[in-house]
Amino acid sequence: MVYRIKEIFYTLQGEGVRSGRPAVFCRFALCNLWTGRERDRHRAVCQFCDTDFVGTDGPDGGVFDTPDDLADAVAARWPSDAPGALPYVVCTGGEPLLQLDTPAVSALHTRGFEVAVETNGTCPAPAGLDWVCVSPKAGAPLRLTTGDELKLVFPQPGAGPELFAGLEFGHHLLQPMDGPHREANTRAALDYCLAHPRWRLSIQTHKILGIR
Ligand SMILES: C[S@@+](CC[C@H](N)C(=O)[O-])C[C@H]1O[C@@H](n2cnc3c(N)ncnc32)[C@H](O)[C@@H]1O
Ligand SMILES: Nc1nc2[nH]cc(C(=O)O)c2c(=O)[nH]1
Ligand code: SF4
Ligand SMILES: [Mg+2]
Repeated sequence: MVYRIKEIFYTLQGEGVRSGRPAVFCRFALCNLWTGRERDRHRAVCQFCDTDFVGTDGPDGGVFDTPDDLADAVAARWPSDAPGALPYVVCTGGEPLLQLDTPAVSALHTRGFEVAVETNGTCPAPAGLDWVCVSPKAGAPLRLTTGDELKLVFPQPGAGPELFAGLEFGHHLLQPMDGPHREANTRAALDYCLAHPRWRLSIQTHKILGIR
């Protein structure tokens, strides 16, 4: 398996219940719900994506020929002198589960990493993941119906929270849809959480902080 990676960078997890935790982000190129090209956005299954995942030209991106090559590139971004910290990698994209396989997860584990994924939930997950965040998309089949957190972008016509409230996840979160209506979406999401307290709010804190 060859791994096509847009970029690898070290930052704080900005979203979800692990928000604030230092992590290496490994952004996989390619998604099954959008080509990533602006001219295709209007006919994509997922039309609100806030991310450039096209190509392998970002910082520390590239085509990695083996699981060890990929894991070495991730490990190189973790601070070298970090006593007491468990190395943490968040595999995102694009859709990471199009490419992330058991050998890659094992190679990351061998280097001491706890391995998280951010996924749209349409693909099966390799064994051994330590944290699975599923973010369902309207119009896309949901195959991962359990996990650590379900982080629903809100609002999405055809993918209301009531469809997912009963699924077995450790946490249920609403994340306001960024874009031209971010403020109204944030108000609507927080009102929904107040009225339905099994949901909590996930704010994209990295955008407020001005970090990646
Ligand atoms: C860019 S996606 C990559 C991972 C995977 N393809 C997915 O959709 O979960 C990372 C996270 O950003 C969220 N996201 C994407 N566009 C967003 C937007 N406009 N507003 C809020 N969250 C967004 C996704 O739902 C997902 O939780
Ligand atoms: N800081 C930071 N946190 C994030 N959490 C999920 C992200 C993603 O794009 O998957 C993301 C991201 O791109 N940056
Ligand atoms: S599924 Fe994820 S990566 Fe793909 S277009 Fe939607 S938000 Fe972006
Ligand atoms: Mg992002």
